[in-house]
Amino acid sequence: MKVKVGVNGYGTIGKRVAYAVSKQDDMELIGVTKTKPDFEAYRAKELGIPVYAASEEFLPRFEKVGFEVAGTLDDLLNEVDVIVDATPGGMGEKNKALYEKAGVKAIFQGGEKASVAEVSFVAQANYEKALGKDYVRVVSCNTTGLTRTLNAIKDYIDYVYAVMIRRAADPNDSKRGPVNAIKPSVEVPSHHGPDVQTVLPINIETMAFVVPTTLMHVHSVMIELKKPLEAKDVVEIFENTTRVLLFEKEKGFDSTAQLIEFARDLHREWNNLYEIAVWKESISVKGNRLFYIQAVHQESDVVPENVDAIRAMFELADKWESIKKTNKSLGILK
Ligand SMILES: NC(=O)C1=CN([C@@H]2O[C@H](COP(=O)(O)OP(=O)(O)OC[C@H]3O[C@@H](n4cnc5c(N)ncnc54)[C@H](OP(=O)(O)O)[C@@H]3O)[C@@H](O)[C@H]2O)C=CC1
Ligand SMILES: O=C(OP(=O)(O)O)[C@H](O)COP(=O)(O)O
Repeated sequence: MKVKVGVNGYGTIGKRVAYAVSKQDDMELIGVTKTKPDFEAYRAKELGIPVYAASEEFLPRFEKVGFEVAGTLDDLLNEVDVIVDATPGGMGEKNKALYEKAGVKAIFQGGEKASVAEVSFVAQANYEKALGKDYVRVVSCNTTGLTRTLNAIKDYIDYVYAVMIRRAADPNDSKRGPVNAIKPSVEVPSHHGPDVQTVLPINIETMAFVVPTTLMHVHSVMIELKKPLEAKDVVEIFENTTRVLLFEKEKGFDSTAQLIEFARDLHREWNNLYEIAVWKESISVKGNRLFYIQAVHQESDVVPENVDAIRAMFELADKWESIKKTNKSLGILK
């Protein structure tokens, strides 16, 4: 059985999830929605992806330029087993009533509140919790990044303090752009700490700042340990953790710029770096405190999570079978 998948919201995350779904042999991409017939809609059509209007109210935009849509979101919902909602943050909650009415399962993204779904999800941390569920939320890109590395060392954690240095906007976003400022989230903790706790029951406090860059987020992670751990042990644990890669400054990885260049050199689609990038030299232990620095490619780290969430919701595979399958299909290095 192939699970029939629709994507509502074909933007930064939606187009990458649609691509990833099309690479799975146990899933079929039925279509995506657009609110307008812009270049992304034409490109989807060129790729053979049926394009649906995000609602009836948007149909005149398509009719005006003679862009033939396959129907509206309601029609797409009639065709699919699951809808991946990748609309702007907060919109998924409003859309949920439509999904419930159509009787389709739904995956929401990190811009939604945890309460929108039955479970908040990061595959390697809590795949089993999503088995058979109807509504799952893939947590935000930063939360996914934190959870991947913290889950690997969770047995050693007493308390985590992490500072998120967030990119101001995605590269394609000409409305928000990089701001000429450093913008703190004055709410402490930032949403990331409580969000990690929706997946992983650990003590964690987070603070966040937006800075003028579009490439990636960077996290400065400080952990009070409850039992001894050496830096070399952490290196070994991360080396054996899926979707986490170690990068060395000594090899020229000075900044997020070289990490993105690495993804370009791999000829990754959209230079996606699905893996969380930890600077190896930053992993240090001082007494009972562990420090490390990691970078998160905000446009892509949640993409494999959406694929695994679908498998869990339809009980198509167990945790490691799904993670391995998704990794292989997307060229994830380990
Ligand atoms: N970008 C990021 O770094 C990350 C984002 N997320 C989360 O993913 C979600 C989507 O974010 P992102 O992809 O960045 O957002 P984008 O703005 O890039 O894409 C959202 C898409 O939703 C579509 N849309 C707008 N209005 C409607 C509507 N009324 N009905 C249906 N679709 C609509 C737009 O389509 P159209 O182009 O047709 O107008 C747009 O392409 C959010 O919850 C966000 O928090 C999670 C991790 C990282
Ligand atoms: O999920 C993200 O960030 P977050 O983990 O800081 O909420 C994405 O980078 C989206 O962030 P945005 O809400 O600034 O577009």
